[in-house]
Amino acid sequence: MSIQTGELPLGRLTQDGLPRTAIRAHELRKVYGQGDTAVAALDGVSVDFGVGRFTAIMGPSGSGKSTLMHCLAGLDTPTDGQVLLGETGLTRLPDADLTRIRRDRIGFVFQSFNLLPMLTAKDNILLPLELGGRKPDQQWMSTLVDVLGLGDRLTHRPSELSGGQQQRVAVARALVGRPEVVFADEPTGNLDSRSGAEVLGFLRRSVREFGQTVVMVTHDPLAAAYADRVVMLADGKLAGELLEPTPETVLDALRQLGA
Ligand SMILES: Nc1ncnc2c1ncn2[C@@H]1O[C@H](COP(=O)(O)OP(=O)(O)OP(=O)(O)O)[C@@H](O)[C@H]1O
Repeated sequence: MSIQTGELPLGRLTQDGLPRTAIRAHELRKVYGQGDTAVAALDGVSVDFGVGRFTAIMGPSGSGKSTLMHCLAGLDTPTDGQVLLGETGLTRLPDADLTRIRRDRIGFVFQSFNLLPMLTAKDNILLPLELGGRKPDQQWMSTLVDVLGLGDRLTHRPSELSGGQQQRVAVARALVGRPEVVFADEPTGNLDSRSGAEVLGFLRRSVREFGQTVVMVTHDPLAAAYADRVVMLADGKLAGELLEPTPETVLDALRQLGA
């Protein structure tokens, strides 16, 4: 069954029929430390993430996945290079502007849910909009609540919800403002396989049916196989990509990188 949501937030193609880019990294470098102890966590990474696409970032431990995601999301500042969110360059913006962009134009789903314990599920979902002084689109909110099966949980606090339910609240919070990009950082890392599959299935559905752009960091080939594309990192550099990945092709690619 497909859900009627009106217009997609952004078309996938430009007027010229080219794929649109939601967010782009250009020659990103991030060096931690100095002198002999300096580590290049990112060593010249250029990569585009298309509008309405679900991309997974994978690679061996220490390959730079979290650093790349943090730089893309304006949570960390690269040493060199640029990040463009739509037309907006993030790398030289003052902190206050970055905070606003993270709140209004980016959604986040974290491994540890990051819900506020004193707020109900509903208030957690609406918090980013409230902080930004924006009114929720009631129809979109009820679609999300329906699809995520949260209808009878909205008045509960996080401590009264299972891990899977908490993560579904976090997904609703990330999507309710129709952000340009949702970043998911190991979103199934704290979930059992059934709840994890539900969350991944919903992220994929948000891309296919609602035109959402999702970028997810994961270690799990099963999780990565929900994406349209897998971008591989090794030693802070791009090390290839897979389109229409399956758990087997992802596992093979990781083995070739020595993960
Ligand atoms: N704050 C920091 N200070 C110093 N070095 C850091 C810091 N953060 C990351 N690094 C180093 O940068 C490199 C990339 O780290 P990053 O966390 O981005 O990798 P990752 O692929 O996400 O790893 P994992 O899969 O283990 O989470 C590693 O060598 C790491 O030790």
